[in-house]
Amino acid sequence: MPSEDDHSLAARLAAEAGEVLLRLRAERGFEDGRALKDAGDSASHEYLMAALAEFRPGDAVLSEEGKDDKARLESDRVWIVDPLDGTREFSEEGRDDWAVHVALWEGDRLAAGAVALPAQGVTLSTGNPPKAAERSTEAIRIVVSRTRPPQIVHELTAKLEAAGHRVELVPMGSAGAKIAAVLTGDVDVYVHAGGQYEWDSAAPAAVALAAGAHASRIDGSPLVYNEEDPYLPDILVSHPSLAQLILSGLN
Ligand SMILES: Nc1ncnc2c1ncn2[C@@H]1O[C@H](COP(=O)(O)O)[C@@H](OP(=O)(O)O)[C@H]1O
Ligand SMILES: [Mg+2]
Repeated sequence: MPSEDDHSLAARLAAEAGEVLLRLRAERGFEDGRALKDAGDSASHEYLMAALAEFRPGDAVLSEEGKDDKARLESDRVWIVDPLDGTREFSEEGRDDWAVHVALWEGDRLAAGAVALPAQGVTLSTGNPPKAAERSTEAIRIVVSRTRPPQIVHELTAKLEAAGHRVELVPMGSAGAKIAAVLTGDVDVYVHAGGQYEWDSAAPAAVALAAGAHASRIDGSPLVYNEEDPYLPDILVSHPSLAQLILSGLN
């Protein structure tokens, strides 16, 4: 048995990769955004790959920044990592909506995961998931991509408003930062469609499920990872009390 369990390892590696990214931002500044993004993606990826090789040498890894080794399809334990989610926001001075994602898919389930939000000084993890926040009965706050809000959200908003609900759309970068905002109660719902990959959602979905939130595809079916094609284009994460309402609005 390894001395550090998978939950603790996920949280530690996400937080440590986050430190690498914070240092890089401080050292390089924001003048050359493209170079900062590339440096961030690769420094965090290298850090996580070395750490997983050291601490979980027998496990497979799927990383946004790595070559997709299909040997993962034969492995019972696959770490799914996004070394820098919200790369665009990472390169913009003052923004804190970017994240490091570390998840473990074991057999047929998300067994552990952590989302570090380095610029917010927070790491959420399955080892210590946040408690479901109380919801006020006011507006339904739906967090969406800053740059690619899906059309389906506008249709959902129209349906909810027609049913008498007040809806606020909150633009934010990074799937991890958006799902964290649902879990901390800053917003109520995250809906995305039209394109995403397994690494964008595995770690935040792991934490969301451990926290008792709703996390699924937008048709309500379960999120499944370690597929041959890691394209996983849509996701719904919501406060558990709103899941049925939102799913019926989406379908
Ligand atoms: N239509 C799309 N196709 C592919 N990836 C998408 C996408 N929309 C969002 N994503 C990815 O999902 C993450 C969150 O996006 P957003 O901030 O727009 O909500 C980003 O990850 P990366 O920053 O790791 O590339 C982004 O690239
Ligand atoms: Mg990403």
